[in-house]
Amino acid sequence: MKIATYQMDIIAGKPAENRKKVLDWVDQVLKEQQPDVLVLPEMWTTAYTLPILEKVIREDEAETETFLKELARKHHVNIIAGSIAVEEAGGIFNRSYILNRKGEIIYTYDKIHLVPMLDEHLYLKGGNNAVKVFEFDGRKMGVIICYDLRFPELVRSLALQGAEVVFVVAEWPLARVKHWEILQQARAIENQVFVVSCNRVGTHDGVKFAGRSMVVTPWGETLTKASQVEEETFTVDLNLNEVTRIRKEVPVFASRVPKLYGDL
Ligand SMILES: NC(=O)CCC(=O)C(=O)O
Repeated sequence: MKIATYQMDIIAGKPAENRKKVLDWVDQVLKEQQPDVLVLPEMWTTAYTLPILEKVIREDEAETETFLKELARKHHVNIIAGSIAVEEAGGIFNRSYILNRKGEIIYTYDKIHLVPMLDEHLYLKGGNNAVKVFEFDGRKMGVIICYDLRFPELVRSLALQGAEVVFVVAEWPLARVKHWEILQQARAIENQVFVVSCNRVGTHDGVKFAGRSMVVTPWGETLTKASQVEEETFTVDLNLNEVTRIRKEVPVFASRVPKLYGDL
């Protein structure tokens, strides 16, 4: 499965300009290769413009959903559409959209864990639905958003549901880049899944973002690690059969004793 990731800088509060950036990126990528999956970062239409988010997304309405559907259908490609701020009764959710090659939204995930360090609870609502796997071309995968990476239960749940790849879409700050890299390796090794991340670069409101989008194998090896400061694209071809091979070699799932894990 060929996966193309766009580690982009995001223009704050300008959804139309960010859609144009993504369009140009897709044109460029597709000139050179035919990926099966495209991946974008967290809040890629608006960035973390939390205090004015409501106004920005109201003005933009449903433009991004239509844009993504057309993109997937036109290029016959699956999309992990990072995440987008969406207003619904009750507040604004940080929502990841997953589209198949026909341009159908096959899954959405609302970021469950709000980030105290960014005061997210003042502006956003945490998701209320359990994480679920979805399928691209018959293979099971999952998606989580940024701070969710710190909660091992989430990726374990996806792995137990059969996920072979877990995508992490993010706006992870440079101040905690070590955590970002190590946690991706940990989630990959402990769950024997591929972890594919897409972080942003650039600065917003004085916060510098880490970049360092990665692909980690179920053995914990880093296949690709993007730069810290530059916009970057990488394409990797994953051999998903590695998951089964590694789970046979180190049969962690067969060794689990959940009845002794308390409330987990
Ligand atoms: N956007 C985020 O979720 C940032 C998470 C973060 O800063 C951290 O976990 O550290």
